[in-house]
Amino acid sequence: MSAALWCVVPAAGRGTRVGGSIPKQYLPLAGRALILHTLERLALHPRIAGLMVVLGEGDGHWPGVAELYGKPVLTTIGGAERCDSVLAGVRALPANVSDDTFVLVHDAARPCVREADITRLMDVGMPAGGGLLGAPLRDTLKRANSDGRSEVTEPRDHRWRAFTPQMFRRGELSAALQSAHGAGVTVSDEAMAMERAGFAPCLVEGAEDNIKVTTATDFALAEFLLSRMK
Ligand SMILES: Nc1ccn([C@@H]2O[C@H](COP(=O)(O)OP(=O)(O)OP(=O)(O)O)[C@@H](O)[C@H]2O)c(=O)n1
Ligand SMILES: C[C@](O)(CO)[C@H](O)COP(=O)(O)O
Repeated sequence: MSAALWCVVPAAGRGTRVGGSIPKQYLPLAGRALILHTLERLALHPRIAGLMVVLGEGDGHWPGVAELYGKPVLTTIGGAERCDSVLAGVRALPANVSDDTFVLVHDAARPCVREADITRLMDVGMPAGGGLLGAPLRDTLKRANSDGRSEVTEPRDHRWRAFTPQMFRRGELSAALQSAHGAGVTVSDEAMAMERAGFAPCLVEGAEDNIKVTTATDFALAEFLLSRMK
């Protein structure tokens, strides 16, 4: 079995699209905070060494977890954008995580990720130099005009939805994120930074139930999905 990987978990968002009184990652899901479901799924993976959770400045909701299932859980402070938080997390990883070592990045807001998908990302993505979980678009794609009416049907072929985890070598990811930051480019995921740096991340198809809890209605769906995964 290959060496275990650290996972950076961006959890410094405000969850504005949920509209809750506290950041969505701390809102209850099936009886406990959303983030704890995500951290548990990651810590239970046999090839994940530890978690680096990236918190919001002054985040008083973090329950102070220091270890999960024998895996260390470290924390650092994130930034204004998700990419700033990811860069902070990658930089804060333990010194023994070399620049050539692959690291994972997985949203705290994605509690339904499957162990088998993480394993497949590792097995397929490492030989390819890095990659991400995703799924090909399966619906017709429309571009809306300012009136909310369908203006154009966009091409769907070769279009994928990007999920997390995304997995890259620590040094290459850090440099790509720093380069984008320096150029004033806000990348929406790690793969965008890597593409910008000239890499071609491997797309690894994963289950579409690896949803990102984004709006209030997503909580019920996530709860249903988790109940089916027990
Ligand atoms: N500055 C930020 C913004 C987001 N995130 C994290 O990135 C993940 C995906 O981001 P998203 O779903 O957009 O979360 P929020 O930014 O909190 O949501 P919103 O845009 O509705 O405020 C989440 O786990 C979120 O906590 C982060 O660590 N730092
Ligand atoms: C990284 C991501 O999960 C890929 O789909 C997504 O972009 C993060 O959510 P955000 O709303 O873009 O911050």
